[in-house]
Amino acid sequence: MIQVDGLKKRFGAVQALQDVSFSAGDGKITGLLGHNGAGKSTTLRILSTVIRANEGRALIDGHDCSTDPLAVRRSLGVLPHASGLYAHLSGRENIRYYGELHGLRGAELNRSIDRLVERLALGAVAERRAKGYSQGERLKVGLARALIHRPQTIILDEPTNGLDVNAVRMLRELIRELRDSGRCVLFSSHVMQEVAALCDDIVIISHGRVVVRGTPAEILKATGAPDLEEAFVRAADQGEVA
Ligand SMILES: Nc1ncnc2c1ncn2[C@@H]1O[C@H](COP(=O)(O)OP(=O)(O)OP(=O)(O)O)[C@@H](O)[C@H]1O
Repeated sequence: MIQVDGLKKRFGAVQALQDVSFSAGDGKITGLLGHNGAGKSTTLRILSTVIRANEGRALIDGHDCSTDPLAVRRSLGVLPHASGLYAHLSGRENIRYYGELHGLRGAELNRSIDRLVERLALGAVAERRAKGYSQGERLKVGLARALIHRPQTIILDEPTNGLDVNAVRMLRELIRELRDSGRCVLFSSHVMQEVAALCDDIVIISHGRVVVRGTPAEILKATGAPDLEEAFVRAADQGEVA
């Protein structure tokens, strides 16, 4: 579970987050939606303990991102914006390295790697160096790496960017599987259709503020829009006015 309350973040002259509050529950897929520059990646980087907020509080499964980052990292699997794979290591070695960082060893680690290589249909790709991977291959190995320690909460930063339709389908299936096993999944996107196709809850962020949040039905009601795309446009405009 993710609980975010009053996050503010400034980079020099840029106030990237002005006021971000929302929660994302277990057994749910939550979409963080916003235009380019709205503050999605900044929010996810604070949750991933890569950067610290100037104000406000973020909790992952009850652990505070700023005071207890190690506990947060144990609970959390992250697929960052750029895959961050080590180019000179094979897919399997990349996954193994992260498993070891999480304290997995021996037969348990080997079983976990085999399970993910099979689930993600990585096949021979797992044995190749990451250098030269296609977008889809990078995504799969990145996902395996994020899931190696069976995290309760999973964060994906714009995971479908640049993927073909088969890779998007595979990703959606996996995200639903994670939700159905009781995990909390938060993913960001700037495409409303994508969020609408998958999410139980939606948080719309504009100019560093949460402008609307709720189920798709609640968002339609709150914005008075006929469909979710129009709801997104209206909500984002509202943020611009604010
Ligand atoms: N390290 C940084 N230094 C300066 N400004 C930054 C930094 N990181 C983010 N920003 C600024 O903060 C604002 C929010 O950026 P952020 O990357 O969170 O947006 P986003 O919603 O993820 O956008 P996109 O969809 O384009 O990835 C932008 O104006 C961005 O230029």
